[in-house]
Amino acid sequence: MNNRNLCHQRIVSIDHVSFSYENKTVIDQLQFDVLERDFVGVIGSNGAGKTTLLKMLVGLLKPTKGEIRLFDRPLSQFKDWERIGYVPQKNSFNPLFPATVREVVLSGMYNKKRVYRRLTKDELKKAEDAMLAMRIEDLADRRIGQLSGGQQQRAFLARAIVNNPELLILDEPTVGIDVETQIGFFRMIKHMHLHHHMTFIMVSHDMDMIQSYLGTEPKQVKGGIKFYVKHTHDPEDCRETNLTHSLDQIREMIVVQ
Ligand SMILES: Nc1ncnc2c1ncn2[C@@H]1O[C@H](COP(=O)(O)OP(=O)(O)OP(=O)(O)O)[C@@H](O)[C@H]1O
Repeated sequence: MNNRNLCHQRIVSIDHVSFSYENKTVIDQLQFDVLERDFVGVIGSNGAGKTTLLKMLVGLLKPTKGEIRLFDRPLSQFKDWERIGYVPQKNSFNPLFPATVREVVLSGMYNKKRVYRRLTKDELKKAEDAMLAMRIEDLADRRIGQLSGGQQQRAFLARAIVNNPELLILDEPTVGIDVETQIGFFRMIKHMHLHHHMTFIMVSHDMDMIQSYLGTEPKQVKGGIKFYVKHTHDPEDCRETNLTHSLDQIREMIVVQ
């Protein structure tokens, strides 16, 4: 089968999108496409609208104007949320939330349609696999609020990858994490990008990391937001890789202190 065309599928299409909170326009006529296997680094000053943009991409906010398409469907008709993993900004998480790590990871299985359905054996296994990949299997029964910042971050990442998503959307994933853990984290997501063929959209304030992986020239600048992009894959090699087949490799990328 010739998969060549699959390599360059447009998986996010942002078409003249604007967003205003009441009368304050935060995003104005943004036009941007994300191709399969892009790594998009989103950089900008505080208040530039980065989180607002990600919230629109995952359907939490509706554009005031323009259209967003996910996997070639208008967002309003998009249902395949398991194809997308989202890790929101850490400070949006309430540390008193009484869930265990396993429950947090399992919650990634519930989709918007069927919130309280029973999970299958296969789904429970996927959650265990995601925890293994993130090296948090020993923390499975601990309350999420009792974990360190780096451990919480890995739990939320496990939640985001539990469905083996094609697109991972990360909002400042390394805020409040020590430098060594940050380095391990970036090594891991680069590995997922390069070897698991995932597409990433990541908001970060870490200019060094963004520029060292994505280059020093933004592909696009819009308002206060800069988009750095690395479209990395070999056009000859468009195989899909099942994340769960090589979890151990991801696991190896994580250094646990
Ligand atoms: N719910 C809201 N109601 C009104 N204004 C808001 C709301 N959420 C965000 N804003 C404003 O919209 C602007 C963009 O906010 P947003 O959180 O998207 O910025 P950001 O680029 O992610 O910033 P940061 O780097 O600080 O996370 C800011 O000026 C913010 O104050």
